[in-house]
Amino acid sequence: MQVPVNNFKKALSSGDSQLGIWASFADPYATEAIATVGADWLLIDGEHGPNDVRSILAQLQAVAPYASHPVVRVVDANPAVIKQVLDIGAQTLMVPMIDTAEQARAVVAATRYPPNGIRGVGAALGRASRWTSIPDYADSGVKEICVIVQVESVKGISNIEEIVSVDGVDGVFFGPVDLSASMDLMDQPTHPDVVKAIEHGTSIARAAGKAAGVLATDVERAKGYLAAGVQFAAVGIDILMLINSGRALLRELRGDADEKRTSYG
Ligand SMILES: O=C(O)C(=O)C[C@H](O)[C@@H](O)CO
Repeated sequence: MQVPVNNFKKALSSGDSQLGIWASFADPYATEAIATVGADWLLIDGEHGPNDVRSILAQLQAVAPYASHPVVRVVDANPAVIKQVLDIGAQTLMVPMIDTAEQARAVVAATRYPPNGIRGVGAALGRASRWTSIPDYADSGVKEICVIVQVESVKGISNIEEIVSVDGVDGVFFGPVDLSASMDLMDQPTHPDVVKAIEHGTSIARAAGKAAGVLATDVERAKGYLAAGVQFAAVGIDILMLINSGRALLRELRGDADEKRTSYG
């Protein structure tokens, strides 16, 4: 058996755009439903979604038959968590809150076996190697791993050139919600200064030959970012799509007020 080709990584390295949907329910049934929508990728959110290794595993298994590529956002850069998530067969990782090249290098090292990194060797016991059915996993499997670091602070933006030049970082994903907070613009992820910082980061990433991604749930904002060189955009969050359409329905039928709510880009 051969390691599955990481079509998301392939698309990013060939410059193709990839649209994604955020899966926040931490539930395989909901995430499988999202996988049928036709997005190029979906995000299994282990940072803000109530996920653990088992729930991430169940979602990876649920979406395996579909073309939508699962990106797993881990809770943080802890190498022990990265090891577990890789061992259950995640191929693309998104790691939040990366502010420096040193942190980015540590993330890459956690995804590589010695002597190139520090990942513990145990995939034979895991889904990653399909329990040894992929005999050369240590070599071919690692080649299919895609490392996305999240830059979402003023510090991260100021270090963007060094971060994107780290070998093994395939792409950078800008988090407008956290970045707006870091810029003292809480709840204003589409503020012009936030957009400007993300477009600046995008041009630096692309110039370094790395992919740039962003969360943009407003359609016009998403189009703006794609026109500015963003390659992979998350354009919808499942839980927000559900509650927003529920609220819109009640507004229409009952005339409920359209209250101002937190925006998520
Ligand atoms: O800062 C951001 O934007 C993100 O990282 C995405 C958020 O975490 C997402 O969960 C929406 O709030």
